Amino acid sequence: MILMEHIIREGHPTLRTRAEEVTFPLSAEDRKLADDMLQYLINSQNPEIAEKYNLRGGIGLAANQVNSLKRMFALHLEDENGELISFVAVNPKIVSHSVEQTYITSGEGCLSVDRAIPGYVYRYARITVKFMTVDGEEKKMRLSGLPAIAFQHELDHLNGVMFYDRIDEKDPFVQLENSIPFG
Ligand SMILES: Cc1nc(NNC(=O)[C@H](CC2CCCC2)CN(O)CO)c(F)c(N2CCN3CCOC[C@@H]3C2)n1
Ligand code: NI
Repeated sequence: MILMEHIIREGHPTLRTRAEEVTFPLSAEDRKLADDMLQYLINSQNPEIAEKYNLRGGIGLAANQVNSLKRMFALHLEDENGELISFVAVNPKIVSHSVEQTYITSGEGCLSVDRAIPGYVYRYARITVKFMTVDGEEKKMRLSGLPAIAFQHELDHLNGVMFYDRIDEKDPFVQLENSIPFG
């Protein structure tokens, strides 16, 4: 199982390296990595397991964070309608997006960042995404709200981008026009 000790922290070069496309069919190793990443999120959201293994809560986890340069990440969260969104996205892409942006009013954090960094992280409010499932099926879906934010946070990791790269240094809480707050 993935533990906090397996999650690399800022300063590790893999967090700043672009991950490579995954080839299909997935190797047994890649399939296990995908399953383990999703399981980490499920475990981290279970109070007993999270406490027992000292896991930081997560709704997303990218392969870079467990020192793997494969273009895949896991998401496990509820959307605004209480629907469970739980999947591993392989070779994910944003195919279109809204002009409008959004941001989490309390800012973002990251399992690979052991410090709080204040500021608004602006992201597209609505996105249409495409990705492959671990079974090799192509999925296309529209996301908004926290799922959209999380998808973009994870896709950034696959491109070596950290959330704080998107915080305005001069004015971390700058209010961009055409943006709607989340939370
Ligand atoms: C917003 C939030 N971020 C949590 N952590 N950070 C993460 O997931 C990082 C990724 C998120 C940061 C902003 C968008 C994506 C991890 N990142 O580094 C991966 O790249 C949470 F844990 C969390 N929730 C709310 C829902 N709750 C349900 C019950 O269980 C606890 C859970 C806690 N919401
Ligand atoms: Ni992160």
